[in-house]
Amino acid sequence: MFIQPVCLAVILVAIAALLARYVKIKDSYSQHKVLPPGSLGLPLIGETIGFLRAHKLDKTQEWIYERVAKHGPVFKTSLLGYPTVFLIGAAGNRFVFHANDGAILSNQPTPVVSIMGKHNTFELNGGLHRLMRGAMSSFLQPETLQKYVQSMDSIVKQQIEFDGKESVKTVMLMKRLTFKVTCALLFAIPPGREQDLLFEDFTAALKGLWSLPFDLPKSPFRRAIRARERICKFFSDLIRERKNELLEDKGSSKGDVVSSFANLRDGDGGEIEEDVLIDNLITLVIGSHDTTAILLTLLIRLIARNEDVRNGVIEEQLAILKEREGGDDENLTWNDLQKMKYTWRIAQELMRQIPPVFGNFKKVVKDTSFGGFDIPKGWQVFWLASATHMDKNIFPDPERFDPTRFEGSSKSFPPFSYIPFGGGPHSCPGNEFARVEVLLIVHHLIVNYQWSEMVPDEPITRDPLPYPAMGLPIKLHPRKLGY
Ligand code: HEM
Repeated sequence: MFIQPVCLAVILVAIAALLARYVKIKDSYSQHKVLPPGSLGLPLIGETIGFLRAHKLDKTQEWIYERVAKHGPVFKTSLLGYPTVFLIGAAGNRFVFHANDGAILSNQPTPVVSIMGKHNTFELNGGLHRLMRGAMSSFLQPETLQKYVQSMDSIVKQQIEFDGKESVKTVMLMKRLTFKVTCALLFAIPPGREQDLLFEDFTAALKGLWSLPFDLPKSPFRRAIRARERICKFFSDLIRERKNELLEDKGSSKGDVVSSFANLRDGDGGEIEEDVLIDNLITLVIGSHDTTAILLTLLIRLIARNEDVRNGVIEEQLAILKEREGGDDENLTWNDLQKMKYTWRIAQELMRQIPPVFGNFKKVVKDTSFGGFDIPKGWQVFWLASATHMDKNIFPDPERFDPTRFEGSSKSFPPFSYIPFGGGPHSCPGNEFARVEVLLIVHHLIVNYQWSEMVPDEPITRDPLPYPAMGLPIKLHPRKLGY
């Protein structure tokens, strides 16, 4: 098959641009005295292929520790076209999250920026970041969440009825469920065809986030870009609708995130550009549903596999059912959730061993240094959750699954050593939302079903998030715990 001339031209232009950048970055090395040890690998490609292959096979930890053994905890490599420094350990995490002189900023790979938009929350800094994050956070903090619990509970109950199905694919189920919760609670988008189409578009967009950024026919990247176009149109219409409602003063509109964004003003009282609003709505959808769906999937796998965990969760949820007996509340309450301490400790220990977000790139925008090594402007740094999560000096016997580690507060660990929700100004604002959602879903699942894995020893693949490779099909056996 011949490559079409247009495609060839696109590839050649992309290679030329990468080469020019490589030469520029390479030139900058000579001005720096003490670069971190390590190999930059092949020109342009660096060590990208080996790193991505290891990631897909869930062997990134091994890939990294091979280099730590050779070079020490601060080493250089080259990934996705940029020299990249790995900083292993709590001090490295702190440095990346809190570079006080503004030397390190967020840096999403090209396809992520193309699909989530250049104003997505991760890419924003300073005043605009504070403004958009503040608007989101007001919906995600415990005071607000307490008001959501009952409606979130109703959505979850409806969604896990499964229409008599004997088996389900957990990954898809959890993605749909968390998407529906986000749509209903944060965006006031009711269930129906519009929500289903939006889910399909977000699924296509997510597939493109870590694809090669070549806009070629039928490529995941092109599909994702087309999906983004439809999502943008959808949100643009929704913002206009909410603005009109606000103008007509229809009871302060829906009181959802979109209305709040539509009403947002900058320091001078000016409206925020629509592009900025849309990119941040997209970040909120992607940030809220995929990560939580992974945590839920892995919890369901763990409960199926580990009898002690299963019994512990059942015991706790039974006790809650008993206490609720004869009460007036049809739905679970904020108070009930505070009693699910064991169930949340299981989730915390799971995120220690398999953090849904493994780590992330950040860009170096000013020459800086760490641990005696220079890190030049134009390079990337990578923060890594698992390096401290699996450090035996912080978590003794790290391979052992032991939820009692979280019996105190997770604040009892050294700062920046337990970081499933990141750290610093871009840390996750949705951690409490995730906790509430996870506890409600686990409660209703375990009260209404027993389940077992259909594929024994199904491996984890990272794409880049860690999912069971075949979507975790499970057999469902209905029951009514405690009734
Ligand atoms: C188990 C579930 C979740 C995990 C493990 C998780 C993890 C993370 C991590 C590690 C970051 C920081 C990324 C970085 O610095 O590169 C982050 C950021 C973010 N998360 Fe979450 N998240 C979860 C759930 C949620 C939920 C439920 C929401 C919203 C309802 C949410 C919204 C966001 C947003 C908007 C950001 C960007 C914050 C910023 O740039 O200021 N996340 N999340």
